[in-house]
Amino acid sequence: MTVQTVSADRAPRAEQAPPALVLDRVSKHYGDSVGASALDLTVAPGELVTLIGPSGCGKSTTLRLVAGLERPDEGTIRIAGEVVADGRRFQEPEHRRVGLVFQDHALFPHLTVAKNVAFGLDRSPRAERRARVGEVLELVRLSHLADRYPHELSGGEQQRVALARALAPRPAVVLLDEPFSSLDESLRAQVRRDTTATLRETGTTAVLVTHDQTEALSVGHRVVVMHDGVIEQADTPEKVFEQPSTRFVASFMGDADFLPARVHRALLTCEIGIVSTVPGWADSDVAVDVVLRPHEVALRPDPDSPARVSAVEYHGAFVLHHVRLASGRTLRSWQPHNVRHPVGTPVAVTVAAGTTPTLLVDDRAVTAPPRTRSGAPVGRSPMSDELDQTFLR
Ligand SMILES: Nc1ncnc2c1ncn2[C@@H]1O[C@H](COP(=O)(O)OP(=O)(O)OP(=O)(O)O)[C@@H](O)[C@H]1O
Repeated sequence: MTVQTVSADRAPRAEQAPPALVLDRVSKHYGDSVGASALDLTVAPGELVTLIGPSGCGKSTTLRLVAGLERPDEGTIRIAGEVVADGRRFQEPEHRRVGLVFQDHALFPHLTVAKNVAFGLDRSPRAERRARVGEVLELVRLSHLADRYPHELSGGEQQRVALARALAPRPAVVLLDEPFSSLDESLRAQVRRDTTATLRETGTTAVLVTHDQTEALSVGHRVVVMHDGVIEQADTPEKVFEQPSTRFVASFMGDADFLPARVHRALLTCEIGIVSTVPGWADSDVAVDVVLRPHEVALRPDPDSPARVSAVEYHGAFVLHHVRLASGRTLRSWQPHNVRHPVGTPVAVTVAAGTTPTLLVDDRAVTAPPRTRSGAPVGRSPMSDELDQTFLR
């Protein structure tokens, strides 16, 4: 199996061409429900963006706005440099250079594979149409099934036909709405790899909606995390996971625990002791919450520790340990599959060397010490006094 990783460095660059897609302060409300609120997003040509968030956060609304299936209340949408929706203009979906791939594939049951793929090409001359159908079917490795009907195909093959149909008219952007969720687990990974490989190979710009955090992180050049109709963070997968911009992103994208902590003279301290140094915070004294992910938390049995293992979950390659601290708060820690500390074991809890944890003030990540207008440190909380008594006397 080839594992494909993508980093920001490898995201495509196309300085000359206009962005493939621009959302500029785009909003859509349905009565009291917020579908999208002042969305700002620019997608570069060839970029693959994943859109993720909890149910009802506005992912489908965003795709529908781009496709022209909804009209924005406010804001401007541009596709390949052309305004397709603003306060005055509204281009109908069939005139937008957008390809759509849905969860249920939405193939025409009475048309063969080749005719399904040709569907969006009806304005091209016949010979050209036939050549293009052949080309995209080859791209998705389905040339040998051109004369079959959708019901004669597997789920994965149907998904590839849907992708070929979306790509055939050379759209500026392909929108994929949970394209793999109807496939069973074993097929999903393969179809996902094939689809992203095809999108990359053809330099196609794509926005892919998913519910799956791992999928969002592993296939996108960029991940857009939505919550309540707003974009909470749009960043490389590494940044979204390692430097979440809000408490919501930290907890939604992977497992995260939060402990009240304090940065005092550049030392980050919390209930488990000194976590790390915080360069640049030498003259601050600030109450924060520290975000700790289970892979950053180290454990070792220690009969003198007040912390106890409270639950153990076997996940195969790794074992998740839940640890109850003296305060009653819980941290989780991934351990290798051969390490299992039974429930009740007293354990010393530390943070793995090299960890640079995210610090939150008022649920937003901070990288510099917050200050009042007069320059005084801010954010002291009752927890700071508790920590003073415990660690900093
Ligand atoms: N046609 C509609 N009429 C009224 N409210 C709507 C309509 N479409 C969406 N909404 C509301 O807008 C909000 C965003 O919905 P949307 O379908 O975009 O979310 P989503 O993130 O795609 O959710 P899911 O992951 O469950 O598909 C929700 O509160 C939803 O109830």
